[in-house]
Amino acid sequence: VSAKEKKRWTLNDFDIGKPLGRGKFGHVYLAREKRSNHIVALKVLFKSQLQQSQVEHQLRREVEIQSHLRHPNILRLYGYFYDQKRVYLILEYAAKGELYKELQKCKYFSERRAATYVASLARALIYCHGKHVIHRDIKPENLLIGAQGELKIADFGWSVHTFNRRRTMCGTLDYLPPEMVESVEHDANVDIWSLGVLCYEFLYGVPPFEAKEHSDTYRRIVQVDLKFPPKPIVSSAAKDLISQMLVKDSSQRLPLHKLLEHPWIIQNADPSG
Ligand SMILES: Nc1ncnc(NCCc2cnc(NC(=O)Nc3cccc(C(F)(F)F)c3)s2)c1Br
Repeated sequence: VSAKEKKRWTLNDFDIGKPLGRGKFGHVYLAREKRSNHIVALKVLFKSQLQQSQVEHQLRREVEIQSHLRHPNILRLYGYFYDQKRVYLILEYAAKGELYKELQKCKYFSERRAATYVASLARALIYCHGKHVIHRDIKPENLLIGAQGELKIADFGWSVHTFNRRRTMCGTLDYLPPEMVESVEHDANVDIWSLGVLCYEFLYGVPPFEAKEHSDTYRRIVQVDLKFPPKPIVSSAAKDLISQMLVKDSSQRLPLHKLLEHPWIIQNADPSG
């Protein structure tokens, strides 16, 4: 569906198909736009829930930010519409589904698959940061897989245009860098930290600072209590990259363009992404 901003979409423009997934705020369905036969994903959100959680402004910001982003590793948000009780997001359909399910199934990824995903995420984040957009919520649940196996960052519900925005903590702490956990100023380097957490989880199947209690995860993050388990066996190049990203001082984290030149990425990432 071409994003003709003026076009007023309604539910009647779509044939609704199977449910694709269930998010916190609503369900996602496969759908086909009747005139073009274009396949999309339709996320249905209940206005009552959005009002209850006071996130309408975040949703508006997501739609605004996403309308300017065009990148092969960023899931398109073509537009939205609403009726009496619901808001509908018209999204690009990711044919191979949710990455977190794939990670649960495989337990952990090979170094080649992990490096290919990390490189494509780094390219997408370089693009976002170039437009002063920080995602701030990079985690497996927000990653989808396209028809050719390529990774797509989705759900910019937490992204911001400007820097140092406060945010209410919700969902898992695992991916938050120290500066966000300590709610101090933060900048685009927060996404580098989260990408480092993600790289660790791709290779070991669990995030690096996971703990039973919230308070323990909090302490492990702010102390950067980074340990590499003996199993599965992971190359020292991969550990070196992760150690350069999970650095407390955000200005000392490996810049994303340097990440793309790191030996582990050069040796393992599939150039096509
Ligand atoms: N196979 C698939 N192919 C395509 N999509 C799929 N699932 C949907 C992925 C999403 C993309 N973008 C999203 N955005 C939001 O959910 N935004 C959102 C929602 C509630 C509140 C808020 C806010 F108000 F808090 F910001 C923001 S969900 C699947 Br499964």
